[in-house]
Amino acid sequence: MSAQLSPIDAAKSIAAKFAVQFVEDGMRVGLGTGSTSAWMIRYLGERIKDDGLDIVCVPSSQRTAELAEGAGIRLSRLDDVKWLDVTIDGADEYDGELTLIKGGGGALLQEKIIATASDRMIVIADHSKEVGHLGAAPLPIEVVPFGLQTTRAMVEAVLEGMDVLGWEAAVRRVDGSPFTTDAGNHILDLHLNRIGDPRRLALALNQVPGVVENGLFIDICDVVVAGHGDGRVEVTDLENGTISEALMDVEQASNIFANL
Ligand SMILES: O=C[C@H](O)[C@H](O)[C@H](O)COP(=O)(O)O
Repeated sequence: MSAQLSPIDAAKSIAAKFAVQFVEDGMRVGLGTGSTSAWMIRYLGERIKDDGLDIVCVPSSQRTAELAEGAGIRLSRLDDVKWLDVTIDGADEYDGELTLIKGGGGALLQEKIIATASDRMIVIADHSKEVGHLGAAPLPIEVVPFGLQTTRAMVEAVLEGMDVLGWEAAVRRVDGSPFTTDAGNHILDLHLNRIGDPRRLALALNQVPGVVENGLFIDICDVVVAGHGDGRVEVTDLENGTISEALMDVEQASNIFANL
């Protein structure tokens, strides 16, 4: 008997499996970070091994680089490939315009760079990440270590003038110490509850000295592949203006899980 995936993990797995079908020979591919991206990396590795798929990939984090190397994926640096055909990545939330909150895993800076330097960004997620209004999930922002608490106070002052329902900026900590990103910075998690105007907020946050980047991805994502625990995937494609549905094999995802 195969090990059972939870419905959420099955949803992530089938979204990832569906999305790797978009990757073609010769492509330069950006690899996201997080648990859904980890599935995508496994499936890309399979396509390379089984179908001889010939691609070069740019990882968005050290963690992703290690996973990709383990999956037999050829890696390069963004400055060497210069531009990417597609980036596939997860998200913490997405709305109807495919505006995203990202950075739950702390990789938002490199993720935003590679997604922006791509012809196409495809988000893979379990369907629970879809929201009417962004902001139930904390919005991460990356800040430099110098003057961390002063930057935090300046960010909270900016939040007071914004269309949000919460104003707390909390330093993300691991074992009591500030979490450090791959770029050597820290993360502030903004607890906003509801973001009325993501565009205005993103611009205002990036004006604060010490803020390197925010986790709002606006006009960057082109396609969302959302998985459901029962095997359905919903594909929202902004370029074509279409929403389509497909059925994937959840049992197969569970078998892969059992063999990990
Ligand atoms: O920094 C991390 C990323 O933005 C992730 O893509 C995001 O947090 C979603 O992660 P997961 O796929 O684990 O839900």
